[in-house]
Amino acid sequence: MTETISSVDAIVVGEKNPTAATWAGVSIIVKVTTSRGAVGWGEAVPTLRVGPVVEAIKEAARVYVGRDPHNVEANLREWYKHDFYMARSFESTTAASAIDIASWDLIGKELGAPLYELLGGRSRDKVRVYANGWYSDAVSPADFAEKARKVAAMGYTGLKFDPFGKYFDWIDEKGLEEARARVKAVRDVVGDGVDIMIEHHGRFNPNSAIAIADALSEFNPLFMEEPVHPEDLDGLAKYRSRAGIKVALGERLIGLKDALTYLEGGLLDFIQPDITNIGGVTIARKVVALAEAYGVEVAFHNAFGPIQNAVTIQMDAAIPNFLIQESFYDFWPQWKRDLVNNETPVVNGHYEVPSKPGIGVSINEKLLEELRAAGPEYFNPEEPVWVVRGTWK
Ligand SMILES: O=C(O)C(=O)C[C@H](O)[C@H](O)CO
Ligand SMILES: [Mg+2]
Repeated sequence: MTETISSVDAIVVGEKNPTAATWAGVSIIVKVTTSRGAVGWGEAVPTLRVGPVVEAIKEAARVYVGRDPHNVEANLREWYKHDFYMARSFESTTAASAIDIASWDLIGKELGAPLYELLGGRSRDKVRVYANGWYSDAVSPADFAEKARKVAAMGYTGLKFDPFGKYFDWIDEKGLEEARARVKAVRDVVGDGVDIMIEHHGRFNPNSAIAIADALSEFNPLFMEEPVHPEDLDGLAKYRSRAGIKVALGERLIGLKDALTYLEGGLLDFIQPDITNIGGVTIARKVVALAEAYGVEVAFHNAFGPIQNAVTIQMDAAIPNFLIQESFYDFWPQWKRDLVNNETPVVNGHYEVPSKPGIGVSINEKLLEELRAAGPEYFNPEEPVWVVRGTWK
């Protein structure tokens, strides 16, 4: 009797105090159960869309339930066929991504193999990470420097941060000087042996992004992330022709064709797909191969919860064109680490690659139930949810 998916549950978990997290105060965990009673775990994107994503997971489940979880390619194609209104719906694609991740978890567990073994084996035993989420409430250069010093002392050899305060669309001389002072303060305190990455959150017009590149290039960032608005491909091409500094982007890509657009256009130096919205492991591995063909390194986006983090580490272990891995791990609220029994700690700036079957971690289901949260993510009209808390000043 063929094993089939019998249920897909979207479980929203989060803070009782929604402002406690520096970012992403809730997680959307997806539990896939099969006709054999086996369970696989996935995760979907929570930012700004908890309600619609939960509903999208229910819609996607209507395709997946009854199908064999092993057939990840056929199942994703079947979802694409039914999704109709293009697979460019973010909600629908993150829903399918989460179920896909859980399917790969199931396959790994059934075979007794960690995912990296299904993806080509170990290319590395440890995964170098960079810290994000470490600079909550930092405003002055001294604030950034003090926090950066502590993060470097923890062993991190890469720090990403957004030094742009409340600026959006354009930045003036005052804003450039404020950003420059913050970046200088971090560079001075961490020295040249630690990589710094500048997060723009895709919020500037090309002229401002170019002015920022001119102001910050002396500090030798490893990359400038999302320098211009994500729809502005022409503006990105203009930035690429004028800024002469490496670009990383990809967290908002949905589907393989999105990635191809940026790769064949030479619009980035490093690609940052997010497994929870690019199309799960099934599509992420194709994006990695495409990037490899273009000589582009991969630095997966990884900004939400512990299931996303775990499956990302499994892919990092296997891929040939790995650059560096984003991690909020030490700056999460404790419950996110506890959900996976703290099985993926950052040790001296690296993740050790877990070798447990599937996504490599076990889930604390009792805590999952205790953390069930209802309703939308915390919304602060004075500060966009996508910034690290307390920095929109
Ligand atoms: O992690 C990233 O690169 C993101 O852009 C996601 C978040 O918006 C951010 O960094 C946290 O503020
Ligand atoms: Mg980003």
